[in-house]
Amino acid sequence: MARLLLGTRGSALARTQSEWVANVLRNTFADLSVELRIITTTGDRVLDVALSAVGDKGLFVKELEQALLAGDVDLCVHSAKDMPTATPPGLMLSAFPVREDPRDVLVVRHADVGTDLATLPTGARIGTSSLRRASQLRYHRPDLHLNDVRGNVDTRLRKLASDQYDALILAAAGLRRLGLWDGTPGASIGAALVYPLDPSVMLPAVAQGILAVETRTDDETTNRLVAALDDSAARTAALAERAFLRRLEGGCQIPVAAHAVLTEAGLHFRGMVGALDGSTLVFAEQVGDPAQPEAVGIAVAEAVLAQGGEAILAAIRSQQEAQR
Ligand SMILES: NCc1[nH]cc(CCC(=O)O)c1CC(=O)O
Repeated sequence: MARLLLGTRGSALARTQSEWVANVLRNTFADLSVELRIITTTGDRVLDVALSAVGDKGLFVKELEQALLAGDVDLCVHSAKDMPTATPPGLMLSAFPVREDPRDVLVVRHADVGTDLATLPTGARIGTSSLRRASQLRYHRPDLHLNDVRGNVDTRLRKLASDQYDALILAAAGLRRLGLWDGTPGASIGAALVYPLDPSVMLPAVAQGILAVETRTDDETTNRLVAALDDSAARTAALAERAFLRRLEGGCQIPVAAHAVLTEAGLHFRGMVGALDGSTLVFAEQVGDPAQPEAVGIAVAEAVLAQGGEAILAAIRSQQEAQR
């Protein structure tokens, strides 16, 4: 009987996602045993600093990849949006399971706070640590007070309940996977209420709602098994959105967002780069060939750069350089 060791972070969300993947494998292969191994990452340890200040996305990933390369585990399950766009030599993203709701949600502290960005009270205090969310919030509502919020989903909701914020912006996928939200607009979590944000108002993070299963490239046995998890629509979106990000980032923390959807007409891709202060958001949109997802992502990235994205990125680079 084959046995797989699955490496995961220890947060409730990471364990829930990993348990879901393990169960799909167990249900697909009757005599397969899948066991979880919890691995603590730097991102889990450094909780007192803004994420954008501690370093790059690798924070939640590096220790998992080391365990994989060392042969301590056979596969790792990540939130694809936390993954750097470069995968280390010897490793591959071997499966992208079916996508959960890609949207962000507004979680308000109580019913009087509002139901969307437009109805939030003047000067409301919003918890978010994401440059992408901050840029789009500032564009729509320059009056809002944005405050950093770190920690896992439970911690963030506790800080909201204790009146440190009037509202949070969170990923719908995290709440759905944790069983905290059923997708109904206005559903409650304790006294708090959850309202989905339309992607036209808050374009999601690259690969938001998608899981990435990572394995060793040469591990044919595991790769054959995890292929059963792959969803072609999720894979197409993940490859397109990650190619978009790869073309733009250049080692900088930037407000960037993207959403790719398969439609009858083709792969509909919308991408954005925003100024840190929300003064400008540059969007581009294309319908491309779903068989060439990375080409679609790159083409939209180039359109964003040409239409003002390049100037935004240059300003961010010189600002971040000055801080070093
Ligand atoms: N940044 C942390 C993170 N990484 C993945 C998710 C949610 C699940 C997902 O997007 O797949 C979250 C929480 C959040 O942004 O609210």
